[in-house]
Amino acid sequence: MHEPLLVVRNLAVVIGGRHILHGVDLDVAPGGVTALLGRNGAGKTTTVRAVLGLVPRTGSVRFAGEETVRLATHTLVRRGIGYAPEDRGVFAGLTVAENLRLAERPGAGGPAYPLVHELFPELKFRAGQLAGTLSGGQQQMVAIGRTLLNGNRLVIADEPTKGLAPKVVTEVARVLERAAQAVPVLLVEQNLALVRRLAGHCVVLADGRTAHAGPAAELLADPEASRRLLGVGRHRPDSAAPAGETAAAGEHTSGSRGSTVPARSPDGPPRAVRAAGEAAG
Ligand SMILES: Nc1ncnc2c1ncn2[C@@H]1O[C@H](COP(=O)(O)OP(=O)(O)OP(=O)(O)O)[C@@H](O)[C@H]1O
Repeated sequence: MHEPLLVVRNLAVVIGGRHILHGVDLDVAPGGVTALLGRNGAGKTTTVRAVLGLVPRTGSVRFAGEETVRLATHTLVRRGIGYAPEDRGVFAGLTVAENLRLAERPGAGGPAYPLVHELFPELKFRAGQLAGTLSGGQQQMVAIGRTLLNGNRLVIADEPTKGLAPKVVTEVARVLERAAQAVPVLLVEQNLALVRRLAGHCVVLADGRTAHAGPAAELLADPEASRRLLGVGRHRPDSAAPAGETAAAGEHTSGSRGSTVPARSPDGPPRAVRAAGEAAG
């Protein structure tokens, strides 16, 4: 791999006295898709939120050669990181066009609407539609489209296919594939068929630590390692199958195997901070 775009070392997060991350190391390649994998509760979303400064963190986060671990989220975002959060962070009461307009940042050479509309023609047709009336896949397009508006140098997408029907997963996969040709993507994903199709490298977390890093194809071709690290019961080497088809067969990372990390507190903050989703667009 060339010099990584994002280099995370010994990232630790403590929330309410609970150690959520204990030392995550993560390199994001300067091109294509890097996948962040792990069972439920392994710490993937917390890692992404820590990189973005949305939770208190220690360690080192170097982005494009600059140490950013002490930077506020808005400053970091202006350095060129787009974020599509797990809950999509779309404003239901605003139109598609208004959602996109909110994400515009001045001084980035103007918003890249031609790119966004080329990748997602539907967002152009549906410009006047309230985002709350869009399907899950269409809302995901708004979330990803927003990250591509401002010439960002890195896009972080947190489980963009979660809860989507297999056909829509295939659509989102195509979109991510094309987006990754324009900008490097850090993809949090449990759909391993999608990972096999899109990702060059992967990093696997377990219990708040990095458990593995290397070429995604290598890990997914190793049934024993896939089972141990991802809890995949069986391995289907049908890499040529469209992501949606294999996704329909249920090739997903399994749940946690009794993590020592305590469960999220019911009164904890919401997973995605809406304002940050907006700011990070
Ligand atoms: N604000 C919080 N307060 C307390 N515990 C939290 C908080 N956020 C996350 N956790 C806990 O930290 C652990 C890691 O959560 P995280 O959401 O990062 O995992 P994940 O790998 O993204 O999981 P999933 O795949 O299920 O989305 C979990 O045990 C979770 O309950």
